[in-house]
Amino acid sequence: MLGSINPALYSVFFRLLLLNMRRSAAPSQLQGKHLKKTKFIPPARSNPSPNEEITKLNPDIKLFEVAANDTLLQSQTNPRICSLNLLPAEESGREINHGDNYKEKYCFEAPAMATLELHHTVHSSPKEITVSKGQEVEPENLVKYFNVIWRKASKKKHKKWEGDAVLIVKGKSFTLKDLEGKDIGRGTGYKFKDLEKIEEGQTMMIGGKEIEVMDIISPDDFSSGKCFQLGGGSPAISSSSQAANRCFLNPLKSVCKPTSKENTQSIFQNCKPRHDPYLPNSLVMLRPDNNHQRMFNKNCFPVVDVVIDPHLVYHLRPHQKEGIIFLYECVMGMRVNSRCGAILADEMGLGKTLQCISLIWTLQCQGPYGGKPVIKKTLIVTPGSLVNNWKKEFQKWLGSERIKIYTVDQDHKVEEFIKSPFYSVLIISYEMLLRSLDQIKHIKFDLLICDEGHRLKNSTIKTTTALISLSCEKRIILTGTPVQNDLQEFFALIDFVNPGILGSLSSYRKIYEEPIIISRQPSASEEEKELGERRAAELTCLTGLFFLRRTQEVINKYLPPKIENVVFCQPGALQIELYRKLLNSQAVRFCLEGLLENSPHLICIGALKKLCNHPCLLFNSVKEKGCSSTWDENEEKSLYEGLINVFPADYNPLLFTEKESGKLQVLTKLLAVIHELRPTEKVVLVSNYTQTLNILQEICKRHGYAYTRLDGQTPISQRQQIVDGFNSKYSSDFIFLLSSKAGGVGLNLIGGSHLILYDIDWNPATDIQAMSRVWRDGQKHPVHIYRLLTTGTIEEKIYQRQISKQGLSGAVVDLTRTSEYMQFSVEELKNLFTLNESSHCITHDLLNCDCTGEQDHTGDSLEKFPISRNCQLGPHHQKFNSLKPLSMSQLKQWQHFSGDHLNLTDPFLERIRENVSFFFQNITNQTTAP
Ligand SMILES: Nc1ncnc2c1ncn2[C@@H]1O[C@H](COP(=O)(O)OP(=O)(O)OP(=O)(O)O)[C@@H](O)[C@H]1O
Ligand SMILES: [Mg+2]
Repeated sequence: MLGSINPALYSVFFRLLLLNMRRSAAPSQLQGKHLKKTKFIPPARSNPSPNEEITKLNPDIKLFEVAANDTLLQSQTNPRICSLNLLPAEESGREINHGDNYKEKYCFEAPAMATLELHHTVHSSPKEITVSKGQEVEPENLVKYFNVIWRKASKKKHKKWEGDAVLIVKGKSFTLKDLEGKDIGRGTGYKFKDLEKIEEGQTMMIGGKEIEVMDIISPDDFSSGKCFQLGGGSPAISSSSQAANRCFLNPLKSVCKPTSKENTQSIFQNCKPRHDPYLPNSLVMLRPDNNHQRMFNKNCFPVVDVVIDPHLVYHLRPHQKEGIIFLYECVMGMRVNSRCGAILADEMGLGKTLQCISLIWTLQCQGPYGGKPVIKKTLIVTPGSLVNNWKKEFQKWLGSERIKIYTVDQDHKVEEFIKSPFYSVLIISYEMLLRSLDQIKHIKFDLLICDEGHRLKNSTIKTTTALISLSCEKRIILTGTPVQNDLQEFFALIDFVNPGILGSLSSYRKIYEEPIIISRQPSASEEEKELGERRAAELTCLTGLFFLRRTQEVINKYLPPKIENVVFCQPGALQIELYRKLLNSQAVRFCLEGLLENSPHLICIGALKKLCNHPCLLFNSVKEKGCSSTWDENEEKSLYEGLINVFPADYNPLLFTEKESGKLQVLTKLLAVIHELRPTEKVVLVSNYTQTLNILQEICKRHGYAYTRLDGQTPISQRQQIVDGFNSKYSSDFIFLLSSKAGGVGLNLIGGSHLILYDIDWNPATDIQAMSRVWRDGQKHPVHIYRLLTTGTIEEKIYQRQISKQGLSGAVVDLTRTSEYMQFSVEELKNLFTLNESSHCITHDLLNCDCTGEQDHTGDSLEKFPISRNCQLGPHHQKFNSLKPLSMSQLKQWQHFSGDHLNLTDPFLERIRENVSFFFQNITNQTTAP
């Protein structure tokens, strides 16, 4: 198997292995289960013989020591190369299918090793370093970096190494940094000649510490920060040592002796792969390399091919095959040594569920060592509304006989799962998990999957600490929401799946976050920019081994056309009058003077948003507050003052009319035209507010539309039933009323082919999540999406914020962020609290487009407007965000026209134009749509 590896590489591997072993000499590194297993081998020169002298520095030299870090350093082994993963040579010349594009994407070839110029000379005796007399010419630009291990100077017989460090030698000075990037020693005035000669293996006293030089760090590895990553994050490296070869076996042909006679029989029986790896379409997992076998095949079981069930492979899309290979390698610890975590961050609708189901089914029945299954029990934690969706997906892909699933709800307690030997998969909501944590902790789960796992971005919240407390090592986070936008949150997710891989939070901040953020400041120097870019690239490279994100484009070809519309609705007369009154209130005036204590601006914003949805909602608030004892709350009092007089004297909110709200008028017309032109198609109607959903529900009743509804009040046990009912072709429901906050994530609502977003959220991610519910695998009809905005009002401004640079920067793309966390300058508030009555569309005005909206028009070419993106990991991840919020420049590329445009070809838009001042439209996968 190793015969195909280049001999030069072979020797580098060997050295690397030795080096990694020697690194383990620092006892501080031996934290964590996996590392405890590593055999302790003292460093080559760590204990000099009594007659060997350690090089000492001249005491006359003035040294200054930075506070020595006495605490143990992070446990880490050396990743050093983060893109190395060698495939074993194929057996018997027969091609095994590792998935489309597999080699191209996942196999990193030898050149990855090129940067690893190891200086491996080991000296037999320490060298004497003499002191500079101050006459030397110091070549300023000569800087050298070394990996060292260090300990405090001591006369004790049995001294312990404290940990790894990085020694930086520049001319006549040195700095010693611990692996958190902190200075632990510094000195100057040395003899240049001596510092220049520091070599691997050398032991010396420096800055009050004894160090042993392990190897030289290339400037590249230093600037990228690689040299600080001793997080056990080393890629799974094929080793050529004898020890490693000991257990390597030809798959299907055992040469090792199994432990007992009985065992022999059963192991040999299992020695055949469960499915034929040589069939043309079979999907075969990577065989473990020698290093893996050495670590995980202690009993020397024969190696057996792990082959995905052909029944599943038949259905898998190419990206899903690759995803399964990726997940398999991650959880098997084949990608990063001793780390079994993964983040699958595919965009929404790419079938993350199916990929996980395939993985679970495979690992539960098969394994590479003697065919022994890798896992017995799996825990899936998911938002409440998706618990039954998971169960349903298991049934969809595997039927109900192959695998037994247990879902926890009010009536089905965890105890039953514990008692029954039948179930292998437990599905539970995050809320239930917290309630049942004590029982769950006592179950041995081999695989943990956290669906919609972006919620674990904060390591201090209860859910995260609860999950961290589970001992399961194989952890997968699934998320469709971008997670690289905030470097600290990114750390929390990475650290959850692969604990400690990026070191401690403080070292991560020093080594990655700070340089990256500094490099993005406009004032950053060239040097800072370069360092930040290198560190970002390194972080991407390191985490890229177990982080996978594919964009929606990979499934576009399986999906019908999508017609997206942004519809600017003219506000009604009552709305305009009330709007003006609100803007003239004392509360708004105070906000504009910057008096923002107690956040009165949030109350003002809330009132304006309600008004945009329907004046009756505002009426209810005014009345409610009027009767409540807290009415003396100044802000609200001053906001609503005199407002009641604007409503007709006999105003009854229960008898609200459609005319009173521009959006409601457009909505009712839209529903009517869909019902008329597409009688068999259905509509998903989304709002962020329960009260608004009540109004929309009333509209359904008034017009005789059959509807169903899912909001925060819907019991979890009923949610899937409601979804299934709507998706069924036999259902008579025309409308699905959905609260985006309650049920936006993860739901499949492919029964609907029209989706109307009745109101807008500050957070583009909420809206994107909602819009992704219908345009997904299984959708048969062209999908129409309508986003309704009230022209000239706060809704347009929120939309602009979503698509402007400001909305795109910072950590906005995050489902858990709400307006309470948002900062507004007085200048922004001024803009928010303005009603623009004269324009058809202020969003269009902002685009600087030269059209008048009288003809359909698309703006300048995209190249002129580079799309900016907020991913803090920079350009390396840019390509990963196709479902990112739209940007201004992209919007300009959409077809756009004013409501009085003469030749509207879209029959749906044609019918609502009377109440619409402006449209933007974009068609994806265009065939004959609309
Ligand atoms: N290969 C496939 N063939 C047909 N349908 C598929 C395939 N893969 C997935 N699907 C279907 O696509 C839909 C979306 O899949 P899934 O819910 O797993 O998406 P997701 O990636 O989890 O998205 P989200 O981030 O929104 O939760 C489901 O109805 C699923 O059954
Ligand atoms: Mg999902």
